[in-house]
Amino acid sequence: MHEFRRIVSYLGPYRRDAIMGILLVVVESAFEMVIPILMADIIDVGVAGRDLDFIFRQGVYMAICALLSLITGLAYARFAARATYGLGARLRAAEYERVQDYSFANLDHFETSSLVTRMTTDVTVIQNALNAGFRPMVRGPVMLIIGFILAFYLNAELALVFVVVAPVMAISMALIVRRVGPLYGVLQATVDKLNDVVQEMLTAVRAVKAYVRGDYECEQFRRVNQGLAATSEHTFRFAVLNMPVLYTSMYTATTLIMWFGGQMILGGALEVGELTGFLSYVLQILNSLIMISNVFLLLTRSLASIHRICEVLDEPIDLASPEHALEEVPDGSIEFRDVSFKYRADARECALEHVNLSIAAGSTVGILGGTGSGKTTLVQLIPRLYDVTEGAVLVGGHDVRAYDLAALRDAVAIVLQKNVLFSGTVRENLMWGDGKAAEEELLEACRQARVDEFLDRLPGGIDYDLGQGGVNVSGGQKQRLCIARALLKRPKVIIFDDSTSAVDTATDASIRQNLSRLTGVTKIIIAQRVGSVQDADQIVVLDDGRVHAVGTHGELLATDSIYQEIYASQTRGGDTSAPGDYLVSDTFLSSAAPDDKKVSDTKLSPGASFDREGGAR
Ligand SMILES: Nc1ncnc2c1ncn2[C@@H]1O[C@H](COP(=O)(O)OP(=O)(O)OP(=O)(O)O)[C@@H](O)[C@H]1O
Repeated sequence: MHEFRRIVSYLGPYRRDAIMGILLVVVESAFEMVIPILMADIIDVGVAGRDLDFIFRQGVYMAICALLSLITGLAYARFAARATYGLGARLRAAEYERVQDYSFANLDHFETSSLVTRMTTDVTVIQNALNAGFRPMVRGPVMLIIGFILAFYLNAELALVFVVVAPVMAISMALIVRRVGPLYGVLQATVDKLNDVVQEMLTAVRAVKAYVRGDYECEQFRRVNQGLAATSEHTFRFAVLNMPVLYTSMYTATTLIMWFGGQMILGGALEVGELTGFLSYVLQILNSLIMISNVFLLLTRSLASIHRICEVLDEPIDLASPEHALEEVPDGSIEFRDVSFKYRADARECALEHVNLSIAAGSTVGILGGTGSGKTTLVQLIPRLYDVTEGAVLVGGHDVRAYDLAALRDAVAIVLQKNVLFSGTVRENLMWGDGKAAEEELLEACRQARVDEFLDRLPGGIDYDLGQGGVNVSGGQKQRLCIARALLKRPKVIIFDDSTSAVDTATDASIRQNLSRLTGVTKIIIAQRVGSVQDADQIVVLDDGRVHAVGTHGELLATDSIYQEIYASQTRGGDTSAPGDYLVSDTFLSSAAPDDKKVSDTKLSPGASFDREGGAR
């Protein structure tokens, strides 16, 4: 109930429409309920007394009541539609805005497909429930109360029939709702599963085709689809029981009233018109009970959706700007002070342990390490995508938690491992970096990230439509566009998380050469290829969440076993791109070159690779 009230609180400006809708249904029902009384009078007074004037007058009153009931009914429909669709729109917007405030840790709590379902299907379920249930929700109780009052007013003795029938009916209905309620929860979860499968398949449809997994996916779908059909059948088998219960009660009540009413007419205690009017109320009261039971079933179904939406809205945001936050990052210096980090408080292992690092403003730092060694985790702490579990990360001499989040993230640009472009043109995507960038600035960023190499080949150039998620460009082109976008932010720190992995080695080197000209910007490069980082001022080797070694290319080649193994594996065996790396890097690298030669002569295991468990192997 608390969650229901919470959802209703999102009506906002549509509250007025909802109230108007309720009032109009009350008025509509009241007009409708007066008609049987007028009818009873026509029969008992007008027809019995052959009073044509009276019949005509009552007829006009009946027509007015019917007309007013129709008009209020129509007006209600307009207000109710505005209120329910308005509420739906506001709920979607509230969820969407809330998700914008989520930290990466918050996002880890939800599947992307689940968030999509919660913003679409779940809102639609609530919207449909309210749309279909709004009128009966108000009309049912109103008609029930007025019906009872007028039935007692017409004939209190006959109305006693209700006193017997109504409780039997109410108890039966309560039992059905109690049984069906939890089943609706299960049904909603099954719908969710089906949505998840469909969404995942559609998102990854290219991979499904590439791996010829169509049959497997169809089987998956068939399984959840049949599960949904079975759950629906099970749920509705109980839900439809309300109809026999209601109709049995209705006909029992009608039969009893006809029987007792007939006896009373024969005994002269009741008029024919009174009985006709009374029977109308019987039908209206029983109809209102049908309405109320249906509304209960509808609302029970939407409770699961309400709960899921509240989960999104009430997810506590664990990252926020502090009060009196610093608005300016003075420079691009970075320091990790005894940093440990866990993705979840209850996780057994730390993703980073006791990391101490000092990076001077304007310097270039390479980060190497095996899969899962913590490279991405480390750099994500700099723009405060996650908060440290222990220790502190300092940027520009201040703890990142002291900055305004937007100011910090404007100063620290990160090109994520999973590059994402958005629907729209190249220009629109680039302007994410700087919404006010002039044409020349956009083109300069394109030159630095070597987007210029393919930009002219795109139809329309900078105004080429990239399609959803950048499907119209290659992986390497996408990476270069993401780099250009980050450069446009003119950050003080720029982080490349393996962001040139799909770029050929010559272009990679050319991009690095361009970046090396950016003065005053701290550059952090996570890479798999030694060639991508060997010109860095310092290289950090990570192993299993710990800093294994820090030094220049030359120092590490001389002293660090893991670095030697990676280097050897890439120059001798596995990585065919290595010769290109060294050719290009020799042209603009300084101190590393002599060491390169020295070490490439040393005997290191060919094809050595690097993994999380054992470092180099
Ligand atoms: N969102 C997450 N939730 C929980 N654990 C995570 C999450 N992201 C990463 N991890 C775990 O943290 C550890 C470090 O991961 P991280 O992505 O930092 O490694 P990495 O060195 O960047 O690997 P790669 O080279 O494959 O990108 C891994 O064990 C990984 O499984």
